[in-house]
Amino acid sequence: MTWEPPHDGPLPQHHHNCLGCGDRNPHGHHLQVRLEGGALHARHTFDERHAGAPGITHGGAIATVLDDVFGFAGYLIGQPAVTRSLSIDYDRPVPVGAICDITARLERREDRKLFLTAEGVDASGARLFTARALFLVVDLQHFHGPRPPDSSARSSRTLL
Ligand SMILES: CCCCCCCC/C=C\CCCCCCCC(=O)SCCNC(=O)CCNC(=O)[C@H](O)C(C)(C)COP(=O)(O)OP(=O)(O)OC[C@H]1O[C@@H](n2cnc3c(N)ncnc32)[C@H](O)[C@@H]1OP(=O)(O)O
Repeated sequence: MTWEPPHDGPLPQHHHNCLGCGDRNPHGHHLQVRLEGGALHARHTFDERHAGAPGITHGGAIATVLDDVFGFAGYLIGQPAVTRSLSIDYDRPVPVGAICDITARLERREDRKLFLTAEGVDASGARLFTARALFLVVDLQHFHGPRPPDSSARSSRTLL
């Protein structure tokens, strides 16, 4: 079966409980990621739960969101891929409550290796952070490791 790259528009969440994009994770970011012209886009507003210093978004929360947006690269190639390496430059503080537009791109693929870049800007277009990631394509068996006894965290309607 050949993989048809998706058209521009919203992409499916990874799974319902995903910390980045799952719609049923009460602690999640509920990201909605779109494909636009070959790039992955997410508009996100961090809130008080994501603060580090007062009023400023925690760098770890930003890393979570970036990791998850990068994780949508799987939809570009029709194969799941996981983070091997993630590197972030934090250019400016990200205020809690401010709109943040994130764009990620698959720069190149070498066999299993996906080299990705991303940028986050504020509503005025000022750069907030940039990131690079190496994702590695895995087969579905990768996700069939040990599971908690409560399998309700898994969905019967998504890939994983
Ligand atoms: C049918 C349609 C399908 C569409 C589906 C799309 C959606 C699917 C839904 C959902 C899935 C995605 C969900 C994303 C969620 C957000 C992202 C996350 O949170 S992911 C979780 C965090 N990450 C992990 O848990 C990984 C933990 N690590 C591992 O499991 C392994 O380390 C793994 C699999 C990543 C790699 O292990 P190895 O043993 O296979 O590979 P090695 O040997 O380490 O490296 C392979 C190659 O990469 C190079 N490499 C490694 N590190 C490098 C680096 N830092 N820089 C450059 N190259 C590096 C190596 O030198 C090697 O290269 P050489 O093949 O020899 O050419």
